[in-house]
Amino acid sequence: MAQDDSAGRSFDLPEAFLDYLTSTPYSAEEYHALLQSPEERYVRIRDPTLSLATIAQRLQVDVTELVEVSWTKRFAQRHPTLRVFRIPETAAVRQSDLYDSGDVFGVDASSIACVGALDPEPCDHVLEICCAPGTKLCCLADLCTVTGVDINRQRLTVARSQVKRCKLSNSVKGLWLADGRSWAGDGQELMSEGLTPRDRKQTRKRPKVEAFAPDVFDGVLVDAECAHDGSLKHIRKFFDERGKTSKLQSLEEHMPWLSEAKRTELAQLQFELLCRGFQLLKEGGKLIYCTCSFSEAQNEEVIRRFLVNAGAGAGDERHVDCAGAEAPAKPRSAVSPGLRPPTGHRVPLRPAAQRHGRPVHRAAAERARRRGSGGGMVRRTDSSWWMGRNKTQRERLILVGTLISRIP
Ligand SMILES: C[S@@+](CC[C@H](N)C(=O)[O-])C[C@H]1O[C@@H](n2cnc3c(N)ncnc32)[C@H](O)[C@@H]1O
Repeated sequence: MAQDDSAGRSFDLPEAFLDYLTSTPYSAEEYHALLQSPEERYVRIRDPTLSLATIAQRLQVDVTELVEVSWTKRFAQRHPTLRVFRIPETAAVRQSDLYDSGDVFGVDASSIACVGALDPEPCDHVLEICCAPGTKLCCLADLCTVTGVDINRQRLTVARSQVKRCKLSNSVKGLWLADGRSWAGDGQELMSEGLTPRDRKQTRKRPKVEAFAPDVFDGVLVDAECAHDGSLKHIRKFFDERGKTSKLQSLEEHMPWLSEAKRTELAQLQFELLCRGFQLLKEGGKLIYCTCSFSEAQNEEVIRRFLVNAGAGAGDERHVDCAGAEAPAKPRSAVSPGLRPPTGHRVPLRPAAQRHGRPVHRAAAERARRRGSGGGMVRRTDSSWWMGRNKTQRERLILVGTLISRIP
């Protein structure tokens, strides 16, 4: 089984972090217990034809040490490239030929839930905003055509390497170095950078991302920048063997969102990323918003604000008209054990002219009236999902996701 180097270790949480924790559902003791829980390692096996015995042999582990993650099986049933296994720390992933061929891919199990919930069709074109270093992008590229956007060149370069390692270049239309809050097919495109003449010839066969108006993608994944307190693996890295925060400075550097002022900025960034993602979504398309933070302010509150406000700006005809949206129903103390199926819950709409109690442009209201819908609508197929397991279980919560559909 996985080596358990976290269990029993103590973590001397710094003051700034303790203060941050007050914005999450976890007390210091509970979070500390999470950090102490056994470290887990997962891989996605992309080739569905590989047997357990072959995978075990190639990763140099005993076949009994290879455990398929039960709650991701539902996604793998529909998309066989999304099989996820828990593996022991000792597994020789990088030394394996499966790694070289791109058939094995280190993941957080919960990343699969975001992709599985988006559930693209092979003919879909999906946009991932905040796509680097490419874990979910590669999952998506196994299923459909993908375009990725990220603001960090170094991370985007890693994403490009992953795409190449997995031989997915033909499914990735572009990797754009740009600000996801305002991206419109502009910025620097990294997939076509440094191509050989032969590559370039092949690239020409792929349609370029055209300069486009909104409303182009069948699906959008907004994997927003966040405080990543849900990514325990990353947090643990900042403590030394004795659990001391000798790297306190670097923890704060690495988590610039600890202070309250920065948290407000972060929530605004997340809100804007979500709004832009929604603008780029086709009618009938699906959007997943997810983070690796436990904080409600970075999840439910961003969604709540989006549902109430997004698109209601002056002159924007693509209103999200859902003034009657319910607050996410899930109380944070009742983290769901595993994914709940979409409920098909439909957000009640108000007439466009009364939207948010503000006057709206007459022409927009008239268009909305003719469509009989109060403008563009959002159907929240599930108000707020806690993806993963409750915190007492092994595959525990890391990502929170919300599925939003744009319906005509
Ligand atoms: C949680 S990580 C994304 C992980 C990635 N989706 C994956 O599955 O590998 C968040 C990413 O957001 C990016 N980011 C932060 N601000 C951004 C912005 N304004 N526009 C686009 N990307 C941004 C960061 O560079 C970082 O790579």
